Amino acid sequence: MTTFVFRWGIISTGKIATAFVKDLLVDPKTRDVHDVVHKVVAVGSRTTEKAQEFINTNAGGASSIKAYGSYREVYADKDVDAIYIGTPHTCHYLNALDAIKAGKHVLCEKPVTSNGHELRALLSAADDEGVFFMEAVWTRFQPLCLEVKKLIESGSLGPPVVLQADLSGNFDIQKIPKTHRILDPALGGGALLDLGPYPLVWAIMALYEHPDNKLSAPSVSASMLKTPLTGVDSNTAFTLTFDTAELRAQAVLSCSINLNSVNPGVIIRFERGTIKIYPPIYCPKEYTVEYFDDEGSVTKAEKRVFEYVGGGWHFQADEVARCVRDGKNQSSLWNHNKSLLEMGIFDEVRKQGGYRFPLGVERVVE
Ligand SMILES: NC(=O)C1=CN([C@@H]2O[C@H](COP(=O)(O)OP(=O)(O)OC[C@H]3O[C@@H](n4cnc5c(N)ncnc54)[C@H](OP(=O)(O)O)[C@@H]3O)[C@@H](O)[C@H]2O)C=CC1
Ligand SMILES: O=C1OC[C@@H](O)[C@H](O)[C@H]1O
Repeated sequence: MTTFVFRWGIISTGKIATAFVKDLLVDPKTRDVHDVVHKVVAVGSRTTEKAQEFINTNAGGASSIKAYGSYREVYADKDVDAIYIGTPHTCHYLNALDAIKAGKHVLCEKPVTSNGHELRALLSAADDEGVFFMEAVWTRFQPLCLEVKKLIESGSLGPPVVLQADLSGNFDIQKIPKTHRILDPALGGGALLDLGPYPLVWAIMALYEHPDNKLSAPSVSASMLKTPLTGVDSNTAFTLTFDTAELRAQAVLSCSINLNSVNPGVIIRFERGTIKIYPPIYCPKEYTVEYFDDEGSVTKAEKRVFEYVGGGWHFQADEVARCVRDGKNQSSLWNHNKSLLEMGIFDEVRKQGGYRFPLGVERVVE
């Protein structure tokens, strides 16, 4: 088998860029992946020193990786195939646009943009340039998620009725600076944009993608509780109602930045059983499934545990490489329409919750 060598340029040097690069540098053969191999060839930061420090810390100072003191130099590097963007949410649009205009394929962290208008503009630019573009919804590519999807669609549990999912994280908001990305409205702070993608990805996988739903968009009902510290949402609850001829189901979703995660983090209730997924719901390793008899009593229960090499970000990286190798402009697992659905839902939740970003933060507004 020929191995496809895929060359990444990394934008930013924060927490998630570190985790992603660590996964890229794990030899794919140790994960039993033989068709693609990842190379990090450039790192861009707002200072060259930080870029070099990142390479020293995470890649043993490899001289094969160029350290740039700007993002633009990475976009311009002819040795780079794809750009990984790990900047705060509200930077994604401009970073991705610059990368796309330089003719690079893009994997951009979640949430892909600040709003749906920005995303539509990016997708149109990606289309014009003929490049691959994907939001880094890494959960959707993980083995547990793939197996749960098959289980749901096997029909053995009957139709889904209610999905409950929460992702919370205690960011110690009374103590961190108000300029921290989780608190700063100029960086898209708050629970919804940072944590909301995860409860939502489970709802999209289990309900939106359910064959009976025929890809119909749900209606949205939402409420936000904002912290007086900076006005961003500390707690958000949103319900999605799927009401079609063949699928009638609800997703009850929530996220908080001032609590630890609830356990189980995702519960999917069907007419004839229940699936429970245990935290962390962004890279879960364990789920249980219970099957009911006609009276609703549990007749069979199974626990499934997953193990893999690496942190779990490599699954999406492999997908990007394979899609580009195969000449695709998007992944079928997390395609452009699912990101559009996500951003449409988030826009609606913010509208109902009264959360407006400061003027100028959203780069495209209509
Ligand atoms: N998939 C996942 O598991 C996770 C995804 N994320 C997503 O990744 C993004 C970044 O999160 P995280 O890594 O935690 O954030 P960090 O604050 O740790 O890092 C963000 C990096 O972005 C760069 N940057 C560019 N402009 C700014 C700015 N105005 N303010 C601050 N930093 C800036 C900086 O790198 P430099 O100085 O080198 O340019 C900085 O180190 C978010 O969109 C978040 O939603 C976050 C955590 C986990
Ligand atoms: O994507 C994420 O997953 C883990 C969280 O801790 C982090 O804040 C978020 O950005």
